[in-house]
Amino acid sequence: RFNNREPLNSSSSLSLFGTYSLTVMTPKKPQQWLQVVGHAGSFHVGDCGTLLKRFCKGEQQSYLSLMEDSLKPFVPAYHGVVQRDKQDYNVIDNLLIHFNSPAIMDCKMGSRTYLEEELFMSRERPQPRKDMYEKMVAVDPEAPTEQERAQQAVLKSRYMQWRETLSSTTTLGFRIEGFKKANEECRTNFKRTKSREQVTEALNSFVESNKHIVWGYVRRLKQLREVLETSDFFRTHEVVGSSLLFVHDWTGRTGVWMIDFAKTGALPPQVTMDHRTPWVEGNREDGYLWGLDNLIDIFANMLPLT
Ligand SMILES: O=P(O)(O)O[C@H]1[C@H](O)[C@@H](OP(=O)(O)O)[C@H](OP(=O)(O)O)[C@@H](OP(=O)(O)O)[C@H]1O
Ligand SMILES: Nc1ncnc2c1ncn2[C@@H]1O[C@H](COP(=O)(O)OP(=O)(O)O)[C@@H](O)[C@H]1O
Repeated sequence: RFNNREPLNSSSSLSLFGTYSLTVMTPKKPQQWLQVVGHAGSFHVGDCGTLLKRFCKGEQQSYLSLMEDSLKPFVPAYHGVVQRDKQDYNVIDNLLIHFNSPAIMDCKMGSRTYLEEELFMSRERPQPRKDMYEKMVAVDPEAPTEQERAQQAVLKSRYMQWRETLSSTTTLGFRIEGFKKANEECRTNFKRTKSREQVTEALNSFVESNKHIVWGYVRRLKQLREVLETSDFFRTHEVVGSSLLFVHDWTGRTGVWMIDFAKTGALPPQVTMDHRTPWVEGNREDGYLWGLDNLIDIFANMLPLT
C-alpha cells in the first residue's frame, strides 16, 4: 500500500483534477473528480469516466469477484489494470461523473478497521510509528501512554483502535470520515464524532436537512442491505476498512456505492461470519451489517414518521 499520507483537512490539499480530450472537433467536458479522504497521491483521473487507483492485488481480486456478484450494481465497475510511469493502477469507474456539482461523503463501515493479521504482526514484530503518534497528539495530547510518550511513537493497531473508540466505529459500526458539500470546502474533522446525536447532526448537515435526499439514501441503503444479505461475495469475505461513498446533487439525484477493498479478503473455507456478531480475536467478524443497520436507522429517524 501507498504509505505517504497527508492530512486532507484543508482545501489546498484536496486533489481536484480535470482531463480534456485532445480531439479538436469534439472537445470533452472536463471530468470532475474530488478525493474526500484516503491516501494522498494514489489516484489519477483516467479516460472515459474512469479513475486509476494505485494497484493493490487484494483490491483487484475483490473487484474481479465483485464483477461476478449480485453486489455489482453497488460498486464502481472494474476495468482491469493499466500502467503509468512504471506504476500499476486498478481502473474503476468514477462515481461522480453523472452528478452536477455533487455533495460527497465517505463513511467507513464496520466495527473494526484493521486486520487480524495486522494485530498479529504488531505483536510479533512491533514497529512503533512516529507519524501515528503525531496524528494522535494532534487530536488529543493526553491520549498517549507514558511509554508511547517516551518513544514518541505508537503501534498501528493501537492507533487504529484509538481512532475506533474515539469515533462511532466501536459504538455504531461506522464512522463519518469526511464530506464535501457543493460549493463548500471539504470537512474531515469528524474524528470525535461519536454519539448518535453527533452523527445525526453531521449527516443532517451533509444533506442540508433535505428530506428528499434522505429518502433517496434510505431507499438505496435498504436495497444494499438486502443484496448484502444474500451475496456470495459478502458471505465469503471479511470487509474491513471499506467505505460507503454517498453522492447527491441539487437535481435530487442520490447514489451510494461500496468502495475501497484494499483490506477486504476471502475467509478461510471453514470460517463463517454474519457481519453483525461482535468481533473477538479469531472470529473475523467485521461488524459491517451491524453498522449498516445503525446507519439506516439513523437516516430513517431523520424522516417524519409516516
Ligand atoms: O484516517 P487516519 O487517522 O489518517 O488513519 C489512516 C487510515 O486508517 C487508513 O485507512 P484507509 O486507507 O481506509 O483510509 C490507513 O491505511 P490502511 O488502509 O493502509 O491501513 C492508514 O494506515 P497507514 O497507511 O499504514 O498509515 C492510517 O494511517
Ligand atoms: N470510484 C470512485 N469514484 C469517485 N470517487 C472515488 C472513487 N473511489 C474513491 N473515491 C474518492 O477517493 C477517496 C479515497 O478512496 P479510497 O478507495 O478509500 O482510498 P484509500 O484506499 O487511499 O483510502 C474517497 O473518499 C472518495 O472521495
